[in-house]
Amino acid sequence: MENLYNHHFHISKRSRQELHGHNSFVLWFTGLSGSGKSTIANLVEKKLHVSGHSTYILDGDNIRKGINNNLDFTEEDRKENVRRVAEISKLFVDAGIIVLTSVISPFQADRESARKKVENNEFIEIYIKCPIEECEKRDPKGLYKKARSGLINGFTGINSPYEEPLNPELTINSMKRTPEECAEVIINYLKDNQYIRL
Ligand SMILES: Nc1ncnc2c1ncn2[C@@H]1O[C@H](COP(=O)(O)OS(=O)(=O)O)[C@@H](OP(=O)(O)O)[C@H]1O
Ligand SMILES: Nc1ncnc2c1ncn2[C@@H]1O[C@H](COP(=O)(O)OP(=O)(O)O)[C@@H](O)[C@H]1O
Repeated sequence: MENLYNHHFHISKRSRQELHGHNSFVLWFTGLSGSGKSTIANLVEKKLHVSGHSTYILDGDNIRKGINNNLDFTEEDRKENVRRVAEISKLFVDAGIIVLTSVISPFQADRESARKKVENNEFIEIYIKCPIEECEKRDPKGLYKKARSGLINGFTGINSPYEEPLNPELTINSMKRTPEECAEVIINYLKDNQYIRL
């Protein structure tokens, strides 16, 4: 960090937000594989997009094929994965864009660090809660089956930990609601807390 300077540019985050016509913030989805993070983030993004909001989804699977393609699923690599997703989120918020992250982000400390990278009201942690038995029943990518048969080492919830969020802004049980209803809970939260005007 020595010999590095902070450059200040003429166009601020506020002026970029004004150009987009809305606030920018992070919707941080966390939960087990198969809990519904991507499905729900996708629906929320659609609702925001059609109502004139600039959005972007950072999805674990996609990010791991690109910028994070040197990372595995060890604890250390998961931490680095989440750190980079948090740094990218911060850039998107600075660019005036609403970012939706869909990463398991299994460790409380890493989610807390992600939160601290942006301003107080710019981080909305959304825990998509779903019992592992249900995730395993859904198994949309067949990964639980592979993990049970020993083809994947250190699979979250089976032989790699998932720490439940301690104080998320929202906990949504995806077993008790349809994906559409889950997305609606999030949109209502954003409206009720003046993040968006619809
Ligand atoms: N070992 C292991 N454990 C968990 N998940 C695995 C694993 N190997 C591959 N996958 C697939 O990678 C997706 C999770 O990547 P993430 O970047 O979200 O994980 S993490 O936050 O770094 O823990 C995850 O996506 P989701 O199912 O959308 O959560 C899986 O498709
Ligand atoms: N209420 C719900 N919310 C989200 N997904 C649900 C819900 N009920 C059933 N599902 C199904 O569960 C699976 C969730 O997969 P996905 O969204 O990829 O989860 P994740 O991104 O957390 O791994 C999908 O097949 C989806 O259709």
